[in-house]
Amino acid sequence: MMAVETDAEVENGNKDKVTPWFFEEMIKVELVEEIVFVVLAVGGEANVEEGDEEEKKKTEMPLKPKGDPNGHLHSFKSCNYYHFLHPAMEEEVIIWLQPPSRPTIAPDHRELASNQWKTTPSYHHKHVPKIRGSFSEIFPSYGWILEDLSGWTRRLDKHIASYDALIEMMIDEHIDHSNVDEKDLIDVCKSSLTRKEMKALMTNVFNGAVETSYLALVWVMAMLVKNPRVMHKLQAEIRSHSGKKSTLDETDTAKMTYLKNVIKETLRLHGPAPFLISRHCVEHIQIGGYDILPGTNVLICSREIAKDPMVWTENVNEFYPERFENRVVDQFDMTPFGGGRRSCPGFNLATSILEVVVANLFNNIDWKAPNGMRNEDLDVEENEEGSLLVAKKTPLYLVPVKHNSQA
Ligand code: HEM
Repeated sequence: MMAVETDAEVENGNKDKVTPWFFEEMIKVELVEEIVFVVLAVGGEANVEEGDEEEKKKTEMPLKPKGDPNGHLHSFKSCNYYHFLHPAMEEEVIIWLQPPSRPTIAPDHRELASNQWKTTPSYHHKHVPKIRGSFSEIFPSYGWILEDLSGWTRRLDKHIASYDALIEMMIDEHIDHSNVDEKDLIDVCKSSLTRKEMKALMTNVFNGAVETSYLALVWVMAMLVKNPRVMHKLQAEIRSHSGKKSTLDETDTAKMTYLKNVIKETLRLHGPAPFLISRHCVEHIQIGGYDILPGTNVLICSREIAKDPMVWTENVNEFYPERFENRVVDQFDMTPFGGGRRSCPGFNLATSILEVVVANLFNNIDWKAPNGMRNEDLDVEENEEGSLLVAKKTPLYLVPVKHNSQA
């Protein structure tokens, strides 16, 4: 393996030590993006062949650029990462995406992801601070012109302004909260953080918390109704612990092991974030025998890890919460909340909220599919469009029936 290069060395232009074809392409992309875009898009494979023989001997670079549609980031516009890349990942353990502004790979294997988190502490996010559109991703130097002309920047600014106004309003509402008994996150932070820091924190929490949590709840409910055996077993557990209580809290759910397994199984199959936030490689590392050079973005596919047949053995696609019984789940067996030092800080909060909400929703209510449909026929297809997060394709409509009442 080559000596490890630091990010600084690479950025300072000391590229002699690490300039196989891969890195050279990145430099070319910055200079003549449009031309290289075409070359990479139609003849990526040829670039591998044309690389410097000496450099090829030094590094193992099997990250084959693939033909359309595998790996063209500009095509993500109407398709989420997971559904776009899934077919390619069934064939390759590692795939190279092209032509983004920097080389990007997507390893899909548990071993690969865990190897990165365990052995490369300097492996971290180093992402573009400014939100960029797809044109900037493809043409880093000129993309902004197209984004301005197409109205993308104006629309983005408008959304950011209304988001900012919402957070400003929430902070303002907390200015005089001295008489409020129950303090929330803003109350707790306002004495120690500046307004700007509070806004940054709230933005982070909102971005990370809201959509992921509600998508997870929708998936749990949908999977339970579609699988009546699991739903009835769960309701039996919840009702055996609830006694006469009408509202359950964390002290009640702490004892509900099947409930915890139901939530884990839902996140394994339908974790709302099938790809983790991309990492930027700052050192030359090896993953699965492949050389990953500094400057490479790495997208880890959490969903593929959670369905790895080597780990989950048979029936990986079946909704079967019992698979978690008597099993110690290694932190890299499934990663719906990411991993390493940038994993989801809301993990504990999210799981406790899900447990309490699901326990209450299924304690007092029996849920049915609508319009006389059999529960088993409920559609649980994923939406393949639109976002990094994966929602249910169709809205979830269910009929609530009060427990013990006549349907
Ligand atoms: C079921 C609910 C949730 C799921 C599935 C989820 C999943 C994730 C994932 C996969 C990541 C990326 C981790 C990585 O790349 O290693 C992440 C990041 C993050 N999550 Fe969550 N999350 C959930 C709920 C929450 C909640 C409730 C909060 C806050 C209260 C939160 C706050 C964040 C923040 C701030 C980050 C960014 C961390 C960083 O960049 O260092 N999340 N989440």
